[in-house]
Amino acid sequence: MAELDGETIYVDGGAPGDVVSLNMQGARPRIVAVHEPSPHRVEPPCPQAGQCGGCTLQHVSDGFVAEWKREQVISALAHRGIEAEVMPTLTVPPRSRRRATFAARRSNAGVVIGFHEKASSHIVDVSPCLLVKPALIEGLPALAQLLEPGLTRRGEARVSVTTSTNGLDVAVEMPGKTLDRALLSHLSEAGRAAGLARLTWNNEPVAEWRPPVIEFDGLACVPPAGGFLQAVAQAEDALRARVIQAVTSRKRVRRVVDLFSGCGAFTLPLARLAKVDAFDSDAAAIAALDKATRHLQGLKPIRADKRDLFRRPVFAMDLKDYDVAVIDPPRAGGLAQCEQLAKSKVPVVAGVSCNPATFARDARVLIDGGYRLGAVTPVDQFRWSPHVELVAVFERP
Ligand SMILES: C[S@@+](CC[C@H](N)C(=O)[O-])C[C@H]1O[C@@H](n2cnc3c(N)ncnc32)[C@H](O)[C@@H]1O
Repeated sequence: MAELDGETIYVDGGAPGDVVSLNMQGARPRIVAVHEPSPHRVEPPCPQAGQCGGCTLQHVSDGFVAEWKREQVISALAHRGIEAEVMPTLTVPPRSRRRATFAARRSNAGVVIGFHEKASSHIVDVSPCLLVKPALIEGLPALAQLLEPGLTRRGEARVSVTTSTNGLDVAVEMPGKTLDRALLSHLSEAGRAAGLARLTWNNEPVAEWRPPVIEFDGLACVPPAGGFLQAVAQAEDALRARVIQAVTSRKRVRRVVDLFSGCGAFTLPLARLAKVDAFDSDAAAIAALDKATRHLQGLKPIRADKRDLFRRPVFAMDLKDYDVAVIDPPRAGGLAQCEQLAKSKVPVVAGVSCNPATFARDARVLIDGGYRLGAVTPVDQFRWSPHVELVAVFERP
């Protein structure tokens, strides 16, 4: 953010209080010299920070980013006329991201795999990387070899890699390259040699050598290849702890509804405490949750249903038997579902969000429907990026 002739403008790599020279040619202003640095400026901890597009906020202190993210939440709420207690931001540690999507391309020098350079399609090598778990980076050389016969010089592959308890779970999307017999045979051999847990190519299974298990608070689940998973286990733990607390702080909770459940990061642990009905539009996530449920012991009954909650929210009259609702929609928010919750009598709604703007919009609907918003906790799951997640609990007085 910078001030130009009394106007505030946003500049990549700037920090409040910087005195800079800008190049105003091109689509976006660019800093060409920092004359007086902002007090929030720090030396970027990663040597690739100026080049790699994986992080955009390494040039400012962790404390500044945490407070800036908290202010994003406060201002999104204020925009909807909501005043709430917003707690300090919980920031995940470096090297904690368990899932990352890399770009891969064939070049004259072999396969390059990494993150895109800032504002460019050029791919930069990401080792060392302070963002993701070391196992992800350590696996890249073997992945580069494995990918080579499937890559073309023109196209670029998106390679989503997740660390599971049984090794890396890899989903490759390479437009224009189908999984023919020769490629399948190469990938099967190379994937086994690399010790992968699972490999898919353009959503087609290559092989599952070992189930790529993820534990949700100790409860095992095999998420669908490339399906939604909270990017950092510590962030998921923080979000889930608040959701669980919303249940345990009540005297008696018999039934919980988990709206936008994914494959059960909240559903499974909640089922230690109450019967849970889970809804999500992703058939593969619902199938994975269903399968996990059948293998786990000692949980209360779980019902998992595929349902598009934008078009067909769970109606207020069908919410009458629930003591707690959990809602964790995608970035677009869960407006249609919140309109039904606002008309319902569900005593407690635990809301998780990856977008403060749509959270605030939906919170307004719940508050107008009679809910009181408690403290909101921002969670910095995407360290060194502008994204912010949050969790909060609404109660009927
Ligand atoms: C932020 S994720 C949360 C998943 C889960 N609570 C977790 O923490 O792993 C949002 C979920 O919403 C689901 N989703 C997206 N659009 C949907 C829709 N229209 N109806 C129902 N679910 C939807 C996605 O499949 C995804 O699982």
